[in-house]
Amino acid sequence: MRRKIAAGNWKMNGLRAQAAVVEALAAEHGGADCEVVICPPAPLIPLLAGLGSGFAIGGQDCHPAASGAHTGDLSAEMLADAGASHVIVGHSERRTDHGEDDALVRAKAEAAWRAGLVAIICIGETEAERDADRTLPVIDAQLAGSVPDGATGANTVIAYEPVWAIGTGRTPSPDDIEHVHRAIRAGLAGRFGADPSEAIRLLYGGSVKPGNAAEIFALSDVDGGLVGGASLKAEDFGPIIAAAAR
Ligand SMILES: O=C[C@H](O)COP(=O)(O)O
Repeated sequence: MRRKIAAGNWKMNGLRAQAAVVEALAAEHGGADCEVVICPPAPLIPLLAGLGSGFAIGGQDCHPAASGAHTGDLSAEMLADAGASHVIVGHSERRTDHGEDDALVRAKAEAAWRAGLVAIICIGETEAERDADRTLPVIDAQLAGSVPDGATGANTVIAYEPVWAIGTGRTPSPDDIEHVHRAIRAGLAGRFGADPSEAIRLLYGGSVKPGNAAEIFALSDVDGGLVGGASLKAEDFGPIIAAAAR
């Protein structure tokens, strides 16, 4: 039985005062029967990790190298040292804004493992790819290219985020989400074996809200969500945590 995850990706939002959201969530949902992962902007990691909320804290990106002349970048080791246990890699905003390709995402996931972090590896098709009926081939190629050999349920979470659903208020139909998640699971099983692949949690991301989280999280092969905008407010993310804990 895979434990569900409610993961919040704050993206480039939040100053120190945003810690009050985590305190409010911990007060109401601290004992929820699911994993909660909060991925704030990196400067907030030590503050949030020090709250004693019981929630895991994650970074939003890392460099493949442990250290070196890479101005502005952060290594996985630095994130771990700051108090993170997880890191998102390959988010579509990184792939688009910073030209990250599958090979780089794979190297970042390996860096996360090297530092003892869980890699939350993001994949997902664009609207044009969906319209061209290429969702599954695109997903297969991203899985093959971005997920390193050695992925296990302990070191890897896969987040399926259709690019066209991120921040738009649009989501695929439940059938479509289930269809893609089944295909991801089958792809992982083909590569890593049935039992190991069963242990890898698959999150859905893209306009998850309090009103749709329970329905989405109940779908087969959906093990929770990677939530952007709705993770910024306790009144929105609280019900999403509750949906993951059902
Ligand atoms: O990482 C989170 C996703 O990009 C989803 O963002 P969203 O919930 O604002 O659509």
